[in-house]
Amino acid sequence: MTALTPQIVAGLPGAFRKLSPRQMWRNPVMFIVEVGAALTTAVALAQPLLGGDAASIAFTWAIAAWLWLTVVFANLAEAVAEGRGKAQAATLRATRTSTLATRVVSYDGDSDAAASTARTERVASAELRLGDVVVVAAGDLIPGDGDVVWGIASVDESAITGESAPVVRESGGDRSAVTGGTRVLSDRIVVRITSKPGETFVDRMIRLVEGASRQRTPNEIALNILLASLSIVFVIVVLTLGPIAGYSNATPTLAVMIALLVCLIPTTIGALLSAIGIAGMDRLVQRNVLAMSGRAVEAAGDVTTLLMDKTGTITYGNRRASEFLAVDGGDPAELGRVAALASLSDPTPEGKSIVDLARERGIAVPATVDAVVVPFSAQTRMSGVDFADGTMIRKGAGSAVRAWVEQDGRVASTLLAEVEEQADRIGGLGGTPLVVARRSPGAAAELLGVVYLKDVVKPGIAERFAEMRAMGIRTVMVTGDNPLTAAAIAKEAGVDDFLAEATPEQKLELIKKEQEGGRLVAMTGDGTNDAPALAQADVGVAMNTGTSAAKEAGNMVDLDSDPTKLIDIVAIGKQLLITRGALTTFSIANDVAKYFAIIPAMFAAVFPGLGLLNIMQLHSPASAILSAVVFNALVIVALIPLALRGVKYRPMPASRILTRNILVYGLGGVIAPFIGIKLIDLVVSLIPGF
Ligand SMILES: Nc1ncnc2c1ncn2[C@@H]1O[C@H](COP(=O)(O)OP(=O)(O)OP(=O)(O)O)[C@@H](O)[C@H]1O
Ligand SMILES: [K+]
Ligand SMILES: [Mg+2]
Repeated sequence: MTALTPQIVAGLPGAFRKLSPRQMWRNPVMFIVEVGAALTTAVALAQPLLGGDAASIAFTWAIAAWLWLTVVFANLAEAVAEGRGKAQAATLRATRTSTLATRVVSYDGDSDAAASTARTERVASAELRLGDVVVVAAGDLIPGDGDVVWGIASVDESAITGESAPVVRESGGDRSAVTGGTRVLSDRIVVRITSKPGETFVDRMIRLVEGASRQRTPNEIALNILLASLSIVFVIVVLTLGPIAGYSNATPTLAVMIALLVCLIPTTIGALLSAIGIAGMDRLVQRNVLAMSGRAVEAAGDVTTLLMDKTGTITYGNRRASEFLAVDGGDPAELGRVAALASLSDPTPEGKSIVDLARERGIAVPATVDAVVVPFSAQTRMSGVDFADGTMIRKGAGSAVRAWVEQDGRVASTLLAEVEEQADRIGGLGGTPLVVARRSPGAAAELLGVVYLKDVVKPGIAERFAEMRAMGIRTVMVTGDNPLTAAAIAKEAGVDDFLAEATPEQKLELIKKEQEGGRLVAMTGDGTNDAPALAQADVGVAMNTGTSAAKEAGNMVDLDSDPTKLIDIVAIGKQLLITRGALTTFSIANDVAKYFAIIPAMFAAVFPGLGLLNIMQLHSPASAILSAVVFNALVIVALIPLALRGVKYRPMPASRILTRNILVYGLGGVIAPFIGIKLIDLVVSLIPGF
């Protein structure tokens, strides 16, 4: 509570500003309270003119004051929740400072030479348009969001991620996206701008943490409608109480009827609902996750299946060539030379690492190759070059290259078996085998051997998957890699299931299949070919290191690019749903209890039979009513910390959480008013006139 005090003080002006009926209207329950407060104030003002006695005027003013406070407290909860993002927004704004960009006027090719001779001009970063190409050198701020189209650089992204260690951004692979406002530390890159001015990642982040772009989720809207309907029922109940009591010449005053109504409608949850949602988003931001929609946060709480990429998600993702394994008694150096030739124009990390390994081994590799490049694609799972003389080289997944050489029909089956054996051995170790083959005109297709690509499973990942299992979430690894490699990594990482040799279409199909029957699916990924799946998933978490396409397609971005963050995301989603459920239970239980607490006190004089129910022995009807209104208002303040912090979540089955919360918040909600109102009544009874 003490830590909250400055935030509450800071939120007060906002709480009063929110009193404007134009804003209150969005929250039907609190709007009813505000109308009630206004009516009671009018009555209090009119009473002296109508000859009311001093005691009843004081009573009406007291009710009016506490009704206004009830509304202010509700607004305060929202203002405090919103205020938490403001400081972060200010930090982010600082990164948006305008900088000069070096825009390329004419740029042809993607070579080093082209990049250094390109004609450029200096423009303000705000003038950059979608598709512009800029050169960013060491020490420069990156002027806008984009994809690296040439070069490699280390980048300081601490302005956005808060992480001080520089990260590597390079063209070609899945680590090509750069964010405006971050700084290049070394080298030089050419970047194609992918965002419109005013719609950059940082702009979106600012709107998000400020809560400006927050839209109410379907669940929230549904709950609001339910609460509004309940309130209308109580309006009718209270209106009918008047005539009933009227028979006995004890018609309650308007102030009493309004007080009763406010006590009975679900003001607690009505006041805190929006703050709970904002606080949930905020908790994600604190964990360096940006949720682009509140709906995604809620969905995270109900996720039953998690699909993950292998490379870059479960493993570190820089698959590097570590060995050239020639077959048929061939020379590993020749295999290395051919593999490197096929990789000279392959911008993927895998391709670059093959050239690096060949050079490391002292194999002569030319600087460029004069051939038609066949780029890698996730569909073909191969890449290579076609020379003018008809010679073709391919490297790629075993099944793909095998199909390619078999078009020729003259490959010895013993050789196929030998390659397969090597590939299986590598796969068994969790590595990725790349098979290298050549076809020359007039000669039989040759299988040269296998390149061993090594990748490392991120440490601690198995423990986190075990945690997910405890939460009831099934983990499935999807990879373009072969089944043996997939099985080895799946075992090491401890996932529940895996899909190997998956094309982007199959990833999408798998998600759709999992979603049948209303199951919610989360997916984490980083690559451009993950984009359709990220878009289809209910929760699509893109890694910040990934491509712009992936970040656009998902509905969350993890700034730390840590796929196991999904555990936190799910926990925060669950916590949001549990908190909302718990406070709704508490609110309604509370209102029911108030009914029994104050109705007998109010009508005991009129219907002596009700005296039996007057177990609380409240001081007087006036004191009972005022105490109930005061309690109703104070309960909101008392629960603000819980709404912001969230109900504690421990991984356990949903049914147990439900029973536990109904017990704690339902029973607690029933008991609290009896104690609270009694205590307040003791204080109120000391005031003369009550
Ligand atoms: N540069 C490349 N050239 C040729 N073949 C490649 C290249 N990179 C990968 N491959 C082959 O294509 C297969 C699929 O690779 P890809 O990177 O598309 O997998 P993915 O679908 O992204 O799966 P993952 O979940 O492992 O990231 C790899 O297993 C490998 O055999
Ligand atoms: K209430
Ligand atoms: Mg991939």
